[in-house]
Amino acid sequence: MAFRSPFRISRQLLSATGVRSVTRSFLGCGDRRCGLATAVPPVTQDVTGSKGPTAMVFLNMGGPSTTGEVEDFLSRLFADGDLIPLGRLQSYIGPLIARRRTSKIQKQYSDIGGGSPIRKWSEFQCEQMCKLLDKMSPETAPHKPYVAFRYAAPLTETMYQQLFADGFGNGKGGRAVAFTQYPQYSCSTTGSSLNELWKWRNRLEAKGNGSTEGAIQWSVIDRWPSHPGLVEAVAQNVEAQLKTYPEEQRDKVVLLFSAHSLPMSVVNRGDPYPAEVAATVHAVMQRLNFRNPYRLCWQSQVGPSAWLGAQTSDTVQEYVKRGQTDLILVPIAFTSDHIETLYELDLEVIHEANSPGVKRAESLNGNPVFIQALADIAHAHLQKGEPCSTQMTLRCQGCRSERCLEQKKFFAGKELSSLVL
Ligand SMILES: C=CC1=C(C)c2cc3[nH]c(cc4nc(cc5[nH]c(cc1n2)c(C)c5CCC(=O)O)C(CCC(=O)O)=C4C)c(C)c3C=C
Ligand code: FES
Ligand SMILES: [Fe+2]
Repeated sequence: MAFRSPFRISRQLLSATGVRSVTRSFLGCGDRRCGLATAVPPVTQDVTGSKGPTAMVFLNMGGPSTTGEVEDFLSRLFADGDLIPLGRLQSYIGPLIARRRTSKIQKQYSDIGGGSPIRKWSEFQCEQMCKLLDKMSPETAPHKPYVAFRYAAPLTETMYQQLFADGFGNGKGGRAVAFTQYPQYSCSTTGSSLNELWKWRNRLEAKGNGSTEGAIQWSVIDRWPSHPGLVEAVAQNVEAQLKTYPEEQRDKVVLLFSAHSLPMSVVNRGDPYPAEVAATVHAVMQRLNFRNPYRLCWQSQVGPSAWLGAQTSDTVQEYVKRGQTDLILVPIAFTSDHIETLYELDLEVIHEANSPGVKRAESLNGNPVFIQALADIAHAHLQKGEPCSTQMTLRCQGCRSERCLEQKKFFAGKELSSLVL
């Protein structure tokens, strides 16, 4: 089975909720939006009336660009209590697990060409999207591209310093949009990136007296699971792969949508990700007129605790065993290639199926339909002028994290209802 963990953490450790004593906002200012609601002058006043420049910041997990970066990447990943809660000992246990796992994961990156392509694709997608936005939304132009990764370069802190260097914040104000590149929201992914952004914003922009005058005005695109442009881009990739089968077989090909799994502890805490992934799948199938039978399955579980299934590798094996040898795997929760597609799906699942009818739809990568979709999503957000989606203001029913609470208060910029608290 793919990705069985060699490390041994107790179930208790893995399921520990951890992170209960995280500090509250460093600001201590009375204004919950900490300056977001105050009118701040833009970075440069434009005589044409543009409200720009606007910083467009892509948030994602990142990946090691070379095998030499794998240990640092894994250390940050296992140190993240929003992803893998290990309690008070997180900062000791995390790096230990990372070190033990490094050589196995290095080998996987070396088998896919020596590193993760996520930085290359993220920078390309963001630059292209900004070019489109400059034409679509001259009133907020120029749009400047930035990438902030959670576990690899460029890290959130680096991106923030770059914003300062480019004339945003530091007393000069300016507008920045945090645009998650996870189409479906999970507190372990987008939530973690927002917590990190909130942390650095407080560290770098809060003055000693609690004043945040001239700080960057942030808004968030926090999810876009069923945006028609995303749906269209995925559907076109499925159609392209379907065309490689003889016409008379085509409608019988089973579509297996595959998303990164979540520990059941996270699902049961109330994480929105499984429902949003299902929404994407349904929208893609609707666009494809439900011509093919399909299933959603889950990949890449790590460690000994219970994860959401059915697992992708088991699903492929079982169908092939039963004679269903025409299958298209469709990555549905990540917008570029990474080890989960290039290694786990291509080199493990498809290779082990040993059947020429088992194939994979392309990842979105530099697909122009997808990049137009990103621009459409960003344009709608800029026009709407809302700080984040209404959905982001609701915490998971099982959430006990002060960090989540404070982060949501900051980005939503309004009092949350007592139901949420
Ligand atoms: C939507 C995508 C992802 C979700 C949700 C997600 C949750 C999640 N992941 C882990 C643990 C690990 N993930 C690792 C790598 C990894 N994860 C995703 C995406 C999601 N993770 C990607 C794209 C990658 C690969 C990055 C790349 O190739 O560029 C790893 C590291 C690899 C390994 O050691 O196996 C771990 C660990 C948890 C615990 C979790 C939900 C709580
Ligand atoms: S864990 Fe989901 S809001 Fe905190
Ligand atoms: Fe993951």
